[in-house]
Amino acid sequence: MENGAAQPVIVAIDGPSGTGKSSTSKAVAAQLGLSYLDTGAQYRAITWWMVTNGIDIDDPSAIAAVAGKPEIVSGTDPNAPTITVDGTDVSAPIRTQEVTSKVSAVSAVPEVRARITELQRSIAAGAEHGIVVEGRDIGTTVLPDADLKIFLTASPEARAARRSGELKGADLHSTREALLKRDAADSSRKTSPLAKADDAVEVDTTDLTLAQVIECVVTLVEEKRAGK
Ligand SMILES: Nc1ncnc2c1ncn2[C@@H]1O[C@H](COP(=O)(O)OP(=O)(O)OP(=O)(O)O)[C@@H](O)[C@H]1O
Ligand SMILES: Nc1ccn([C@@H]2O[C@H](COP(=O)(O)O)[C@@H](O)[C@H]2O)c(=O)n1
Repeated sequence: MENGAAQPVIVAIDGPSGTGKSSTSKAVAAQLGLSYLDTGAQYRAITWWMVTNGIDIDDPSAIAAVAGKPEIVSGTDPNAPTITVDGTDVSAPIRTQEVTSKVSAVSAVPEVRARITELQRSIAAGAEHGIVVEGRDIGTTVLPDADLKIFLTASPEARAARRSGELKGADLHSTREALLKRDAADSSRKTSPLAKADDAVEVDTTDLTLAQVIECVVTLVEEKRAGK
């Protein structure tokens, strides 16, 4: 590239719930001038649409039949990410307990995954300076040729404590059980389960501060860009 401008870099960050994917990905993207895509928000958005339109979440064929209907648009500025469905801002309603409890069932439907995966690939391909894409199957399925793949982990106890803090004193035990239940569903589905890519760098964040995780990932991206 002319004038020493950095090549676009594609970074895939996967891992179970509460490992710090969103916080890390946003900060890394902002620091490095990259776009940011929260793929969990897209699966939450399509789940919100199913719930709002009275689709039976326990019926995969009913979900599959309408998977192509909602128009989901993701804004990829890491400092102000957005998500709309048919023009409606759904950034708040996709975080409700109802959506969280139903998203694994909706995201397991192959027609939903095919639709959302296509959208994710087209967003990544259009990111001029590169992008950090976070989710569950980015390194394995969505962007198998990503320049750098990271798999974040943390103990269930650390993840539950982080989430309980967020939910202002929510019961630690039930938070931990809910996290593990969602991970089990996401890891055991047939199509594109939550998994570490063979060539991903695993970062255990249990005993790291968020700032340390961000620094670690920024360093890995910079090393990759420098060709190390
Ligand atoms: N290393 C860390 N140390 C302490 N707290 C952290 C760390 N990483 C993230 N957190 C906090 O944990 C919570 C969950 O983080 P985040 O939403 O980034 O996780 P996630 O992996 O994207 O979760 P999910 O997949 O459920 O969306 C947030 O409140 C975040 O600030
Ligand atoms: N690549 C992905 C990303 C997410 N999911 C599903 O969405 C749920 C919500 O994700 P959050 O990151 O917002 O917690 C998650 O539990 C998965 O069911 C997915 O399947 N693939």
